[in-house]
Amino acid sequence: MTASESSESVDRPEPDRLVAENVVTGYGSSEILHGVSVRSHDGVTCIFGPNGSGKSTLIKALNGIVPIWEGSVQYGDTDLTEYNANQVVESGIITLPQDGGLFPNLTVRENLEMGGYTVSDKTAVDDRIEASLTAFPALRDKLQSRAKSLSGGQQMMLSFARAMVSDSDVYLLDEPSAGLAPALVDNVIDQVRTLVDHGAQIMLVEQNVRAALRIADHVYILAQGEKHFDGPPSELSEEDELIELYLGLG
Ligand SMILES: Nc1ncnc2c1ncn2[C@@H]1O[C@H](COP(=O)(O)OP(=O)(O)OP(=O)(O)O)[C@@H](O)[C@H]1O
Repeated sequence: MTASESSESVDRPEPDRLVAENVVTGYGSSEILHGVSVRSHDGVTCIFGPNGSGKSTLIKALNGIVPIWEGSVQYGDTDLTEYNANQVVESGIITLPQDGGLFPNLTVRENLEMGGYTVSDKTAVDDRIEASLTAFPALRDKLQSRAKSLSGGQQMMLSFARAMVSDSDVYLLDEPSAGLAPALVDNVIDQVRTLVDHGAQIMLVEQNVRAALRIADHVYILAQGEKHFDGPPSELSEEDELIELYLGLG
């Protein structure tokens, strides 16, 4: 066997995908998603759409916060359809809370350690903390500082670094840049990119469509609880009507 044949035969396995098929869900008697199918792609999968179109509800269906009425959610070989939020986390799907979800009175290091709480191997957690500090080096000098003493931008960085400690393959982000100053929006986008560079698949709900499109590998557009676009950003740029109607970029 030649060297090139052998390198072809040891291709890395396909990463597991988070796959939602025909998901119907809502709140009480009000149906919000009417059969939505999405999946995590390599890199960043953006979910766009107008206010109230069901983007957050979709994230909540994927992470087990709202029950799925019909349809299914699968992660690799694991059927998550009936899973609650804890079980989804344990199966390796991490949601970054919009407010960062930090423990303000714990130190930066302790917050990072919390990222590995589902991992019993302490050495593995230490290795991951080290890797997250390499990815977000500004945190290294702050390890003993309390999270609440960090600037807004540093706190956001810490929540991304902590997510990285969990070493998950799929991260769900619901408007991570909401309420941030424009300069920090770019930071968030850079930090999403950092997670991707470490092999993660990201599903990102983002109102800052222009900023998110810079890192999008796949785009879904939701409107009134239904999927109106499913494709790469290059195809989206040809959809003038969708862009004007739903994304305000016209
Ligand atoms: N906890 C809830 N109880 C009842 N209805 C809800 C609840 N959360 C959201 N809704 C309704 O579900 C619909 C979709 O809301 P959702 O937050 O999923 O949309 P969105 O696309 O994320 O909107 P936005 O961009 O404004 O965050 C809206 O009509 C909203 O009022």
